[in-house]
Amino acid sequence: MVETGMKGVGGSVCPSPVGNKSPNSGAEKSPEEPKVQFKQDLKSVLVTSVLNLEELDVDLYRGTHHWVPRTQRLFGGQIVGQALVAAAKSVNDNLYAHSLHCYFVRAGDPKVPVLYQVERTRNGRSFTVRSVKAIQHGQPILICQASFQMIQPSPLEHQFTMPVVPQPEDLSTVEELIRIHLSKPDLAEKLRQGLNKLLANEVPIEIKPVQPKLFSNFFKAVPKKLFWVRARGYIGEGNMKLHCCVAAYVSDYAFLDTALLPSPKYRAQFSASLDHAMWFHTTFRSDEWMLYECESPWAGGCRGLVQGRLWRRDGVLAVSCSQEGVLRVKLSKL
Ligand SMILES: CC(C)(COP(=O)(O)OP(=O)(O)OC[C@H]1O[C@@H](n2cnc3c(N)ncnc32)[C@H](O)[C@@H]1OP(=O)(O)O)[C@@H](O)C(=O)NCCC(=O)NCCSC(=O)CCCC(=O)O
Repeated sequence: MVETGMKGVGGSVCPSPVGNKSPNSGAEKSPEEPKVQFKQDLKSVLVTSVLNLEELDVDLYRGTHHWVPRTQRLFGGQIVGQALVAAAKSVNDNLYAHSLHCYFVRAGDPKVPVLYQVERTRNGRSFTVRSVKAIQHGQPILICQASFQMIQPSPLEHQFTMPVVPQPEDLSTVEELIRIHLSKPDLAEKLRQGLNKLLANEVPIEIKPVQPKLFSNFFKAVPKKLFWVRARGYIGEGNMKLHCCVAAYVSDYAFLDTALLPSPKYRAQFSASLDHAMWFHTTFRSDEWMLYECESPWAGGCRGLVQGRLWRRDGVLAVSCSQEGVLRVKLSKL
């Protein structure tokens, strides 16, 4: 369960540059450590811009965009994160977000802002429920229910054990891995262009793959992947409401393609998340490395199911996530 004590919140791990067809890279590190692209002392853009909603009226907010995927439909994590910001603004300081359930019902249009309309569904004694509609062009693009609870200690406690993996300091970021590829003289031109486009992507999330088989979708793999993830920039301690909203943003990134891992001969022609659910178990910092353990127990009927766990570095299970997405695939040419 996550504190909401902030009234004014204001495949592969990396998407493939040319669909899902791409050559293998190893886990090798650059001989000379590349410089980190974003300064860590800068305030996270997620805080200063994306999740900083404008209040238009009581329970009505407007959100703007930062990073827009190549598909030119709004990033689902952004809409979920903003919806949670809007919901959390309408609950008391002693209440903590513990879960949310969303449906993405229409593609988000990056050309216009998104309105968030909050309905105060119920204020209970322990639990409080909010319903949020994200609207563009007069129609819902997302419907979200979020539930909040006051702190209620319980003797009933357990969690799975965090997988044992290398620490983030011993791994390379996606950008570093891409630069290693770009330094190869025999790299195909189309791939070089795709990699450069990926580098230009200003995603406000930093990722370090645990098994950096970047662009290696030739090989059938189990539908599981692990990567360290954190919001770019500094957010700081204490504002759990904000960390929760940032985690909502982060959790939708590089999640659904886990369902493509066992079928390397196909690449996604059309993919989009249909729904997204999250459960917040305890406090965490979204600007500190967390291990994202993703797996896909099932795919079929042009859909894939993915489940994820965000672990704190100290082995505490902080967040669980679940998502189903539409996956319309075609045979890869490579
Ligand atoms: C899910 C849908 C598309 C469902 O609507 P629908 O009218 O039932 O759509 P649909 O019939 O499934 O068509 C969708 C699309 O799939 C195409 N299609 C249909 N059949 C085939 C086929 N056999 N082969 C190839 N393509 C096919 C259709 O032409 C549609 O394309 P279009 O949307 O018109 O460009 C809709 O509700 C929607 O757009 N919802 C919003 C989904 C969304 O935007 N989610 C969040 C963004 S995805 C995300 O954030 C993940 C990011 C991952 C990351 O970057 O890591």
